[in-house]
Amino acid sequence: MATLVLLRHGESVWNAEGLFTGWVDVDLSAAGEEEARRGGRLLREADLSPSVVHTSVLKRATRTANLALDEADLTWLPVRRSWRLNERHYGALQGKNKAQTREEYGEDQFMVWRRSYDTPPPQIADGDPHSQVGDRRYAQLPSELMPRTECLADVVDRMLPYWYDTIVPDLSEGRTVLVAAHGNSLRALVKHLDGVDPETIAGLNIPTGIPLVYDLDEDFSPRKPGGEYLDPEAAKEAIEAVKNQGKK
Ligand SMILES: O=C(O)[C@@H](CO)OP(=O)(O)O
Repeated sequence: MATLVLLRHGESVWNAEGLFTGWVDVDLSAAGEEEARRGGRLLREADLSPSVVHTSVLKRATRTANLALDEADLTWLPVRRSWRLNERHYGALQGKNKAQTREEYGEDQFMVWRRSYDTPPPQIADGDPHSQVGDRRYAQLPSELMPRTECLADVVDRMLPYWYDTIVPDLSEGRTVLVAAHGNSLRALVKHLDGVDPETIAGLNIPTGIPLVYDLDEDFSPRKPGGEYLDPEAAKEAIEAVKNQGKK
């Protein structure tokens, strides 16, 4: 039996401003830094002591992991990072205001782009100021793997090789593993773990900064579907807030 702890980064500056973010490397807001520290305190209070940490290559996740680990006195832990844990690439919506997009295109189109399983937003142009083409951190990524937009199904496809090849081996021997990532890359992982169907996953939202704990059986399947948030009351409220983004 192993324990998997999923931690969505704390509130980012663009979360606070209501902008689609995706692969844009936006920092945490002051409130997000505090959420990350609180996430670390919750881990400590629950006596959860990970052996290894995985993060995306975006600073809102790497900084959340650092702040949480500092609070839990675990800064010595080994950390691995991968673009495969990055947020969903939001295509041409990156940098756009959610409320304005909803107003301009209507609720249905807005929700298709935001939460449908297999319809990606329009692609971002390579010369767009919010494109990541040419960013040094993706220099090793073969150009055919570099996304210009992604739907959640695309995120599942690029995240799963990392799950199987890197996270699962770390979970063996009953270890505890912390994954600090993003709303949609964690939705992709939860979809896989809980076997959620494409329609149901549209209604699943993950709050910032609250650890979600899965006890896994010998097949790395959850013993309790959906796992458990370390602060279920706060999670409930924060999930509603994520769901309602874009509604002024
Ligand atoms: O903008 C984004 O990258 C994501 C997460 O903040 O937004 P949403 O929850 O709308 O998918």
